[in-house]
Amino acid sequence: MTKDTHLTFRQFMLQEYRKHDVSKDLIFLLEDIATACRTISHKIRSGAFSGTLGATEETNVQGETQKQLDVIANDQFMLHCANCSRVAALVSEELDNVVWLKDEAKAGDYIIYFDPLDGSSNLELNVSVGSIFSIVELKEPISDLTDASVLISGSEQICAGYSLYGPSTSLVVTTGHGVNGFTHLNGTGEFLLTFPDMQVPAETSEYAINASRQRFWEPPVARYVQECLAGEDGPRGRRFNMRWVASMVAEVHRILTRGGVFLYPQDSENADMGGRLRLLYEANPMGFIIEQAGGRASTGTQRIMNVNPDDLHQRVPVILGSRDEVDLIDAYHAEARKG
Ligand SMILES: O=P(O)(O)OC[C@H]1O[C@](O)(COP(=O)(O)O)[C@@H](O)[C@@H]1O
Ligand SMILES: [Mg+2]
Ligand SMILES: [Mg+2]
Repeated sequence: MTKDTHLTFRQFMLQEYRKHDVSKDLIFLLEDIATACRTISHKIRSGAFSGTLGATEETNVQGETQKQLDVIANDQFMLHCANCSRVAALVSEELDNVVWLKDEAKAGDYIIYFDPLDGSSNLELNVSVGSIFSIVELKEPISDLTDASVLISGSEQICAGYSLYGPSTSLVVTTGHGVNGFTHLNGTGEFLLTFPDMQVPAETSEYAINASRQRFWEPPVARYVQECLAGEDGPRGRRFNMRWVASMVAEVHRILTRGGVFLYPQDSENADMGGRLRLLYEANPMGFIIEQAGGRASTGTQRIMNVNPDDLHQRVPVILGSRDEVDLIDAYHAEARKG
């Protein structure tokens, strides 16, 4: 296929509208999110000139120092998501509370959850970062517009996606009918369909974990990694490769491209917080994408998308990627529980 025959994001989404009855409002919203991502990509690429790669003097609700680009990316999501009249509320990693855009939320309205800039510790290093988003459609109206009313399980997502700001800018989206990847074409500014129907292979010989936390790992995770490290002579009977980018978006993109498993498990140090990654705007959308591509996403004890949220910025353990590896790690957790 030549460059000229790639479908544009809009052409592809209109096909989805015809094939799967994807709502036109959702398509318009996704086009606005694509605009936010295009703008964020540009602001990151010009960050060294504008002096915006570094930190602000602020911390976010998680107690993490905000980078200037965390704030800039958050502003872009807020600005562009507010265009769609069906969006009732916005939930961001960078904001303490829900931002309500309406006085009342009707059935059919959307709640958008986003991590405007993921992996922002990599910014000064010129290593890939990304944005993650998740969209839930309300089944019932909400009369009481509080933070608690957007604590909805990931199984209610109608759409999730991410943009990866790497050597090129990608936009990867699911509306529950498989996963499709688009690449930003410099010049026209279009996102073009370059990776249709992305699939996570069931088998892999590559894993990703922050190994500096080894001394905190729980037995099932320690066992899994030890068996991978043992190579041909160990119980797995083959060599495993390891990667750690420290940008979840880049790890998930690698897994969608060539398979693999990503672990940010609960360990003895993060157990009090429930894990490291955030449920509503990191784990749920990535879980939905990975499942739609044929992979699995688990906490080690349950499907991520079945976790009932009890806090806006709740953290969960995350194990996702190639089906057979996630199943094996789940089995090790089940064995450890039996004792
Ligand atoms: O510092 P660590 O342990 O390598 O953690 C890396 C993880 O933290 C994150 O960067 C968290 O995301 P934010 O940059 O949005 O806070 C993930 O993308 C990544 O998986
Ligand atoms: Mg993040
Ligand atoms: Mg972030």
